[in-house]
Amino acid sequence: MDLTRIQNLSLSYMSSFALRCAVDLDISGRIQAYGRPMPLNELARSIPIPPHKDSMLGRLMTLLVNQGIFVQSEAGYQLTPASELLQTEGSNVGAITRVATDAELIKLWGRLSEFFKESDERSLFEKVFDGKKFWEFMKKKPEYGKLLDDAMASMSNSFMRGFIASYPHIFDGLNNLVDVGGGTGTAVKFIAEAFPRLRCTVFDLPHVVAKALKSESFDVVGGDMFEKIPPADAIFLKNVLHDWNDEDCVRILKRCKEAIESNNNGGKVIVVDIVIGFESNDPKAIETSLFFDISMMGFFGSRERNKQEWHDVIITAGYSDYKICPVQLGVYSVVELYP
Ligand SMILES: C[S@@+](CC[C@H](N)C(=O)[O-])C[C@H]1O[C@@H](n2cnc3c(N)ncnc32)[C@H](O)[C@@H]1O
Ligand SMILES: C/C=C/c1ccc(O)c(OC)c1
Repeated sequence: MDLTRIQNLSLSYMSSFALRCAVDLDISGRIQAYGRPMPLNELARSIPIPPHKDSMLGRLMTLLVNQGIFVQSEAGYQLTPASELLQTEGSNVGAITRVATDAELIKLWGRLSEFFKESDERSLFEKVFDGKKFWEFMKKKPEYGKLLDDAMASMSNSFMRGFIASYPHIFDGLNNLVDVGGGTGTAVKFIAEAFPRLRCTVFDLPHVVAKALKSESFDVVGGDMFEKIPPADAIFLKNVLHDWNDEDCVRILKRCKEAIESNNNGGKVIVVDIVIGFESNDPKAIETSLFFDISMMGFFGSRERNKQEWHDVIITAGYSDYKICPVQLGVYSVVELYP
């Protein structure tokens, strides 16, 4: 029924905040630690919550079961693959939920209609946060910076295993790689460990790399990708270009081209980002891409790009050719750019 559809969409944030509550109460950790189906009263005592709220917790669990986060049998609650991911060692995917439902950051979305009517060029983020751009805000407020870095690191953690398994030959013939906008080094750590002959560097803003993982297996360089990128055979750009409008993307891609050309070893740029229309056949993938597209619009005034939009920025930046690789990983495509 149409009314049900409107009611459902109007209340969809209940899904987000129920998940947020499960993350904060570490419900999947408690079920995992219990080691067998966990009854409600055991779950309630392990948190612990006052007994008069047990039935309320039961109702929260009913919603999460309906959403496929847990399963419920006569004997109690168990994990599903989604809540197992929340529990995978080191993956910390709850960080994604935390940043996405953050009380301060969600202020943006209540002001979207106001934003549409304004004639200036500011992003929704700048409008809501006193003219501060997203990356300035993250620099000035380290607690938010950490929230974001953790969320990005957790996505890399879940993504990189599949990437390396799907593309074991992607770095063949290359001697060194720079992960531009590589955050705290999660992706580069996977690459360096899987390809020990490849000399890897994580490159990001100085205050971000200051928090990078310390490792023997890769180098750390702070700087500004709009100024100069360290020379390399391969440049890796994961979840970076969607943060920037077309003009800025072209600038970044030109700096990348200079960085590989100065090395003169037939290098390439490897972009990992959404290509709208190329998502894997996960039934939620297209909707997830569209959620990210609106997120990028609000945070940065940028976008997720379709095939034609990628073509345009790549060719405008002066690349001679590119290819969208055959395997999609969730919403992400791998695109190779050749100078
Ligand atoms: C969305 S995060 C992606 C992080 C990482 N590539 C990943 O996939 O997890 C974008 C990164 O770009 C970095 N960044 C923003 N402006 C930058 C600049 N001017 N130069 C270098 N890095 C920058 C941010 O600090 C952030 O770590
Ligand atoms: C709440 C999500 C924030 C976010 C910010 C910048 C990004 O590039 C991004 O990529 C997945 C996510």
